Amino acid sequence: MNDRELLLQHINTKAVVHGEVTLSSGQRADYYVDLRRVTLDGASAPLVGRALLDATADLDYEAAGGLTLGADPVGSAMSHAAAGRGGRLDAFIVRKEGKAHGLQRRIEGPDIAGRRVLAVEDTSTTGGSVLTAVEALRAAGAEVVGVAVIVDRGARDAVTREGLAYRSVFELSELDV
Ligand SMILES: O=P(O)(O)OC[C@H]1O[C@H](OP(=O)(O)OP(=O)(O)O)[C@H](O)[C@@H]1O
Ligand SMILES: O=C(O)c1cc(=O)[nH]c(=O)[nH]1
Repeated sequence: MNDRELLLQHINTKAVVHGEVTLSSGQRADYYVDLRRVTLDGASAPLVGRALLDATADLDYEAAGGLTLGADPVGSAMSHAAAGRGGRLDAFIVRKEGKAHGLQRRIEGPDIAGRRVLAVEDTSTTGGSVLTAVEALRAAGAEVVGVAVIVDRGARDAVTREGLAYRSVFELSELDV
């Protein structure tokens, strides 16, 4: 079984939760994909990193990250996976709001100004969260080459409308939801 096939098994057994939930956008749904149970799982996280590197192999970027919190372990997993393959990829975290003390940075990690970056998410439904990250990255002087998610829950049109490449490891239809 390859990384992608194995990751799908992990998502279906660990992350898919049935039951009524309110989503980030305020929409109601009768299932949830709690990918934190995968991205923070010691056996699954390496698969996440490698599967996302594979899904974005046609894109050229030097750093990956997104809006905290769901995106945080995704960027880190990709960075570790890249190192495991003998490469180099920085990670970053976009705060939901800038902070008023310390260095007052909205984007944490190595500087991304003037660099090619990939905005990532665990899952994207309306695209609102990842596009908030894209806006912050552009304001900080980064060149956003695209968006990548583990599971696409419907954000493809919203992201591509912004002129961004969009890659997802899985479509919702592939999951046991
Ligand atoms: O495409 P969207 O409609 O924006 O929905 C997807 C977002 O929802 C979840 O995060 P959540 O807002 O629950 O916040 P968290 O990462 O801080 O837990 C998920 O991690 C995405 O960031
Ligand atoms: O839209 C969301 O908020 C959302 C959906 C989902 O399946 N998983 C998640 O973490 N967030």
